[in-house]
Amino acid sequence: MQHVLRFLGHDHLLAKRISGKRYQQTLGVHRRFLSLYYFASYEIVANVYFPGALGQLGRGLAKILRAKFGSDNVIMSDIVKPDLDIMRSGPYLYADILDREGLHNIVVTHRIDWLIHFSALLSAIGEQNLRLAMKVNIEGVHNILEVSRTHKLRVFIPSTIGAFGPTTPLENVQDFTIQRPRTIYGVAKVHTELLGEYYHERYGLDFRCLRFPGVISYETAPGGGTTDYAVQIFHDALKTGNHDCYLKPDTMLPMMYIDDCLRSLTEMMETDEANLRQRTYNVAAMSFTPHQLANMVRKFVPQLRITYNPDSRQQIADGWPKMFDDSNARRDWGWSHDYDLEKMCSTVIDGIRRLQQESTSALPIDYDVEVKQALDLHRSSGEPGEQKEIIQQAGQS
Ligand SMILES: NC(=O)C1=CN([C@@H]2O[C@H](COP(=O)(O)OP(=O)(O)OC[C@H]3O[C@@H](n4cnc5c(N)ncnc54)[C@H](O)[C@@H]3O)[C@@H](O)[C@H]2O)C=CC1
Ligand SMILES: CC(=O)[C@H](N)C(=O)O
Repeated sequence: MQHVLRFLGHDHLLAKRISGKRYQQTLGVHRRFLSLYYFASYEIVANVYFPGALGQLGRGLAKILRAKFGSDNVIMSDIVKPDLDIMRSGPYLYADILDREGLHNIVVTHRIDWLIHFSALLSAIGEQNLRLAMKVNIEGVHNILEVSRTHKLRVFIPSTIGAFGPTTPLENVQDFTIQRPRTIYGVAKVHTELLGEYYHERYGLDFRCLRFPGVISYETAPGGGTTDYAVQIFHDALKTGNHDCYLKPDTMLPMMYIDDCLRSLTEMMETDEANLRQRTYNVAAMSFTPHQLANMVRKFVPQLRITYNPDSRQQIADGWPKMFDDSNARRDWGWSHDYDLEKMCSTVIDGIRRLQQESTSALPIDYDVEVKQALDLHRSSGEPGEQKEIIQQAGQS
């Protein structure tokens, strides 16, 4: 049946679960009807590989993809030691994205269809580890694109609000505008967007990319970015009632709750290629300042006090968009966010309280201290051999 559908011009991934009986039923029908028929009747099934799976976004995505495709069809990998829950939840492999042969090996051995590439050094930690950030965020992406081209994968690599810079008109940032970032993280993301689009044009690679805002989660810690305060403030509010913010009170940035972020990813990955008028889209949900966030958190935790001590992350934030225009994503593949500021705050606070009651040790409560220590410790370093230590110190809970 897979061959029949492929012959008829349909994505072979869609064909994987069509039973013999349905094959008989569908053989006689017109091609157009057949397309409608199985789009309505079958779920996409793919073997997915995603490196960088143990960061802030990866664990949640693994849960979603494993629920969709089955645990064994989703291979998580990273360069850090996973906890037991991860080991028990499905396949996990050590894989350094700087090792291209190793990536080929995984893709071939596990018959991978989709590659979702999450490995990165984020904006703040990237500035402190320049050479390493260049390796991981640029050379690593070369490896991912080459492996994806060779094996004809559908590949997703996220971009970010950090792919813009101070010369971008920052108020209502469109998909196509000036991009002159001033961090190595941003430079590498622009490089990723352009190279992925080039591979698409030149080789037909099914490259897909979303520019995410700062992502807010409570079960996983951020890995050393400029937007991390918007996670830490919740833990501080509930633990000590004091948050010391490294950004000024009026620094507005686009943000998104993790469920929306991961849903935008899966929805874009499942979109029929014909609907994608471009390869890189902005996605947006809300924008707020630290002052506005603190006020909303106080609705749920009235005792929160906030002080402001801007550090080097302020300069990065000053060059980033205040608001994203994501109308193309909404038009082309129906993107729509679910969480606004109030819903996000109430969900995060309820979630942390629930975890506290379950007295889990998985809370990333003091991660910001760990990130700061990692930044200090590795300010003048950045050799690849030191990477695992840097990554582990910078937010793995
Ligand atoms: N978290 C956010 O707010 C946003 C994230 N993104 C993008 O989403 C992706 C995932 O982000 P997060 O999960 O937040 O990042 P993270 O920093 O939490 O996790 C990155 C992971 O990459 C792994 N890694 C680093 N070097 C590696 C190597 N050489 N080989 C294999 N793995 C390696 C790390 O161990 C870590 O688990 C990144 O590309 C990031 O740029 C984009 C916009 C916002
Ligand atoms: C917005 C991002 O890409 C990330 N959270 C960072 O702050 O570096």
